Amino acid sequence: MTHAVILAGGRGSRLGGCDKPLLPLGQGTVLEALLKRLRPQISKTALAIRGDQTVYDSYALPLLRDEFADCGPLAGIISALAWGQSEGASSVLTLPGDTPFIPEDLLHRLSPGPSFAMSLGRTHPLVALWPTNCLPLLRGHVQAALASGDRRQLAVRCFAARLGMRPVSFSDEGGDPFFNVNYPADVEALATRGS
Ligand SMILES: Nc1nc2c(ncn2[C@@H]2O[C@H](COP(=O)(O)OP(=O)(O)OP(=O)(O)O)[C@@H](O)[C@H]2O)c(=O)[nH]1
Repeated sequence: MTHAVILAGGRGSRLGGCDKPLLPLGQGTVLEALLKRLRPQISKTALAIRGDQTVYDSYALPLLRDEFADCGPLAGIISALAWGQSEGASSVLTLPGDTPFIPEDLLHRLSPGPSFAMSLGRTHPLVALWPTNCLPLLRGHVQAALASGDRRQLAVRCFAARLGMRPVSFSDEGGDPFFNVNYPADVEALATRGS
Protein backbone atom coordinates (compact mmCIF):
# COMPACT_ATOMS: atom_id res chain seq x y z
CA MET A 1 0.00 0.00 0.00
CA THR A 2 1.24 3.48 -0.90
CA HIS A 3 0.28 6.79 0.74
CA ALA A 4 1.22 10.27 -0.49
CA VAL A 5 2.82 13.21 1.28
CA ILE A 6 2.90 16.71 -0.14
CA LEU A 7 5.94 18.70 0.94
CA ALA A 8 4.77 22.15 1.97
CA GLY A 9 7.34 23.31 4.53
CA GLY A 10 9.39 25.57 2.24
CA ARG A 11 9.78 29.27 2.85
CA GLY A 12 9.21 30.43 -0.73
CA SER A 13 12.07 32.87 -0.32
CA ARG A 14 12.56 33.38 -4.07
CA LEU A 15 8.96 34.56 -4.18
CA GLY A 16 9.24 36.97 -1.27
CA GLY A 17 8.28 34.40 1.37
CA CYS A 18 5.01 32.81 0.25
CA ASP A 19 3.41 29.41 0.78
CA LYS A 20 3.60 28.27 -2.84
CA PRO A 21 0.89 25.58 -2.59
CA LEU A 22 -1.59 28.34 -1.76
CA LEU A 23 -0.90 30.36 -4.92
CA PRO A 24 -4.06 30.82 -7.00
CA LEU A 25 -4.62 28.55 -9.97
CA GLY A 26 -7.84 28.57 -11.96
CA GLN A 27 -10.78 28.70 -9.54
CA GLY A 28 -8.70 27.31 -6.67
CA THR A 29 -5.10 26.92 -5.54
CA VAL A 30 -2.00 25.04 -6.69
CA LEU A 31 -2.53 22.61 -3.80
CA GLU A 32 -6.14 21.91 -4.80
CA ALA A 33 -5.10 21.26 -8.42
CA LEU A 34 -2.40 18.86 -7.20
CA LEU A 35 -4.84 17.03 -4.90
CA LYS A 36 -7.32 16.67 -7.77
CA ARG A 37 -4.70 14.83 -9.85
CA LEU A 38 -3.41 12.84 -6.91
CA ARG A 39 -6.68 11.57 -5.40
CA PRO A 40 -7.54 9.05 -8.16
CA GLN A 41 -4.09 7.49 -7.65
CA ILE A 42 -3.81 7.43 -3.84
CA SER A 43 -6.20 6.79 -0.95
CA LYS A 44 -4.42 8.69 1.86
CA THR A 45 -2.54 11.98 1.64
CA ALA A 46 -0.84 14.18 4.26
CA LEU A 47 1.02 17.50 4.25
CA ALA A 48 4.58 17.76 5.59
CA ILE A 49 5.13 21.22 7.06
CA ARG A 50 7.59 23.14 9.25
CA GLY A 51 7.02 23.10 13.00
CA ASP A 52 5.85 26.72 13.12
CA GLN A 53 3.43 26.82 10.15
CA THR A 54 -0.25 27.45 10.94
CA VAL A 55 -1.52 28.33 7.46
CA TYR A 56 -2.75 24.77 6.79
CA ASP A 57 -4.49 24.31 10.15
CA SER A 58 -7.95 24.46 8.58
CA TYR A 59 -7.15 21.85 5.89
CA ALA A 60 -8.81 18.45 6.23
CA LEU A 61 -5.49 16.62 5.78
CA PRO A 62 -3.11 15.14 8.38
CA LEU A 63 -0.37 17.71 9.12
CA LEU A 64 3.09 16.25 9.72
CA ARG A 65 5.45 18.67 11.44
CA ASP A 66 9.21 18.47 10.81
CA GLU A 67 11.15 16.70 13.53
CA PHE A 68 14.42 18.27 12.22
CA ALA A 69 14.33 22.07 11.81
CA ASP A 70 16.08 23.85 8.93
CA CYS A 71 17.05 20.67 7.08
CA GLY A 72 14.98 21.38 3.98
CA PRO A 73 12.89 18.76 2.17
CA LEU A 74 14.69 15.75 3.70
CA ALA A 75 13.05 16.70 7.02
CA GLY A 76 9.67 16.47 5.31
CA ILE A 77 10.58 13.10 3.81
CA ILE A 78 11.46 11.78 7.28
CA SER A 79 8.01 12.87 8.50
CA ALA A 80 6.46 11.28 5.41
CA LEU A 81 8.10 7.90 5.97
CA ALA A 82 7.33 7.89 9.70
CA TRP A 83 3.66 8.67 9.02
CA GLY A 84 3.45 6.14 6.19
CA GLN A 85 4.90 3.44 8.43
CA SER A 86 2.49 4.30 11.26
CA GLU A 87 -0.41 4.06 8.79
CA GLY A 88 0.68 0.64 7.50
CA ALA A 89 2.04 1.79 4.11
CA SER A 90 5.02 -0.01 2.59
CA SER A 91 5.89 3.02 0.46
CA VAL A 92 5.25 6.75 0.29
CA LEU A 93 4.96 8.96 -2.78
CA THR A 94 6.37 12.43 -2.07
CA LEU A 95 5.51 15.51 -4.10
CA PRO A 96 6.55 19.15 -3.86
CA GLY A 97 3.50 21.26 -3.03
CA ASP A 98 4.11 23.50 -6.05
CA THR A 99 3.74 20.88 -8.82
CA PRO A 100 0.07 21.07 -9.88
CA PHE A 101 0.31 19.23 -13.22
CA ILE A 102 1.51 15.74 -12.20
CA PRO A 103 0.69 12.89 -14.63
CA GLU A 104 -2.32 10.63 -14.09
CA ASP A 105 -0.09 7.55 -14.20
CA LEU A 106 2.59 8.87 -11.85
CA LEU A 107 2.29 6.24 -9.13
CA HIS A 108 1.85 3.43 -11.65
CA ARG A 109 5.01 4.43 -13.55
CA LEU A 110 7.13 4.95 -10.41
CA SER A 111 6.08 1.62 -8.89
CA PRO A 112 7.52 -0.46 -7.36
CA GLY A 113 10.25 1.99 -6.29
CA PRO A 114 12.54 3.21 -4.93
CA SER A 115 12.37 5.61 -7.86
CA PHE A 116 12.13 9.27 -8.82
CA ALA A 117 10.76 11.19 -11.80
CA MET A 118 12.55 12.87 -14.69
CA SER A 119 11.26 15.21 -17.40
CA LEU A 120 13.00 17.25 -20.08
CA GLY A 121 16.27 15.60 -19.06
CA ARG A 122 16.01 16.96 -15.49
CA THR A 123 15.72 14.91 -12.33
CA HIS A 124 12.97 15.55 -9.79
CA PRO A 125 14.17 13.77 -6.65
CA LEU A 126 11.23 15.10 -4.60
CA VAL A 127 8.74 13.45 -6.96
CA ALA A 128 9.67 10.05 -5.67
CA LEU A 129 8.50 6.71 -4.36
CA TRP A 130 10.24 5.75 -1.11
CA PRO A 131 10.07 2.44 0.77
CA THR A 132 9.04 3.25 4.35
CA ASN A 133 11.62 0.78 5.67
CA CYS A 134 14.44 3.14 4.64
CA LEU A 135 13.43 5.48 7.50
CA PRO A 136 16.25 4.42 9.91
CA LEU A 137 18.83 4.88 7.12
CA LEU A 138 17.44 8.34 6.29
CA ARG A 139 17.32 9.45 9.95
CA GLY A 140 20.94 8.28 10.37
CA HIS A 141 21.94 10.09 7.16
CA VAL A 142 20.44 13.40 8.37
CA GLN A 143 21.85 13.03 11.89
CA ALA A 144 25.34 12.35 10.46
CA ALA A 145 25.10 15.38 8.15
CA LEU A 146 24.07 17.61 11.04
CA ALA A 147 26.81 16.23 13.32
CA SER A 148 29.53 16.71 10.69
CA GLY A 149 28.20 20.08 9.52
CA ASP A 150 28.30 18.83 5.91
CA ARG A 151 25.01 20.34 4.73
CA ARG A 152 25.63 19.17 1.15
CA GLN A 153 24.51 15.75 2.39
CA LEU A 154 21.10 17.28 3.14
CA ALA A 155 20.46 17.54 -0.61
CA VAL A 156 17.74 15.02 -1.45
CA ARG A 157 19.68 13.82 -4.50
CA CYS A 158 22.57 12.69 -2.24
CA PHE A 159 20.29 10.42 -0.27
CA ALA A 160 18.52 9.25 -3.44
CA ALA A 161 21.91 8.23 -4.86
CA ARG A 162 22.78 6.40 -1.65
CA LEU A 163 19.53 4.46 -1.95
CA GLY A 164 20.16 3.65 -5.63
CA MET A 165 16.79 5.05 -6.69
CA ARG A 166 15.65 4.35 -10.25
CA PRO A 167 14.99 7.35 -12.56
CA VAL A 168 11.73 7.21 -14.54
CA SER A 169 11.31 9.55 -17.54
CA PHE A 170 7.95 11.15 -18.27
CA SER A 171 6.80 12.73 -21.51
CA ASP A 172 6.58 16.53 -21.67
CA GLU A 173 3.90 16.43 -24.36
CA GLY A 174 1.39 19.09 -23.31
CA GLY A 175 3.94 20.80 -21.05
CA ASP A 176 6.34 19.73 -18.33
CA PRO A 177 4.32 17.50 -15.95
CA PHE A 178 6.62 18.55 -13.11
CA PHE A 179 6.47 22.28 -13.73
CA ASN A 180 6.98 24.01 -10.39
CA VAL A 181 6.98 27.54 -9.15
CA ASN A 182 10.19 29.18 -7.95
CA TYR A 183 10.35 32.71 -9.38
CA PRO A 184 7.85 35.46 -10.29
CA ALA A 185 8.10 34.45 -13.97
CA ASP A 186 6.87 30.96 -12.97
CA VAL A 187 3.81 32.52 -11.33
CA GLU A 188 3.01 34.17 -14.67
CA ALA A 189 3.60 30.88 -16.52
CA LEU A 190 1.23 29.17 -14.07
CA ALA A 191 -1.58 31.57 -14.93
CA THR A 192 -1.01 30.95 -18.64
CA ARG A 193 -1.03 27.17 -18.34
CA GLY A 194 -4.16 27.05 -16.17
CA SER A 195 -5.34 24.02 -14.23
N1 LIG B 1 8.49 19.76 5.28
C1 LIG B 1 9.39 20.56 4.70
N2 LIG B 1 9.30 20.81 3.37
C2 LIG B 1 10.23 21.64 2.82
C3 LIG B 1 11.25 22.25 3.57
N3 LIG B 1 12.01 23.02 2.73
C4 LIG B 1 11.48 22.88 1.51
N4 LIG B 1 10.40 22.06 1.55
C5 LIG B 1 9.56 21.67 0.42
O1 LIG B 1 10.38 21.09 -0.57
C6 LIG B 1 9.94 21.47 -1.87
C7 LIG B 1 11.08 22.09 -2.65
O2 LIG B 1 11.47 23.28 -2.04
P1 LIG B 1 11.68 24.61 -2.85
O3 LIG B 1 11.08 24.54 -4.20
O4 LIG B 1 13.10 25.02 -2.75
O5 LIG B 1 10.70 25.54 -2.04
P2 LIG B 1 11.01 26.65 -1.01
O6 LIG B 1 12.02 26.17 -0.01
O7 LIG B 1 9.68 27.08 -0.49
O8 LIG B 1 11.59 27.80 -1.95
P3 LIG B 1 12.82 28.78 -1.75
O9 LIG B 1 12.76 29.29 -0.32
O10 LIG B 1 12.58 29.87 -2.75
O11 LIG B 1 14.04 27.95 -2.02
C8 LIG B 1 8.75 22.40 -1.67
O12 LIG B 1 7.58 21.62 -1.83
C9 LIG B 1 8.91 22.87 -0.24
O13 LIG B 1 7.66 23.17 0.38
C10 LIG B 1 11.32 21.97 4.98
O14 LIG B 1 12.17 22.46 5.72
N5 LIG B 1 10.37 21.12 5.48
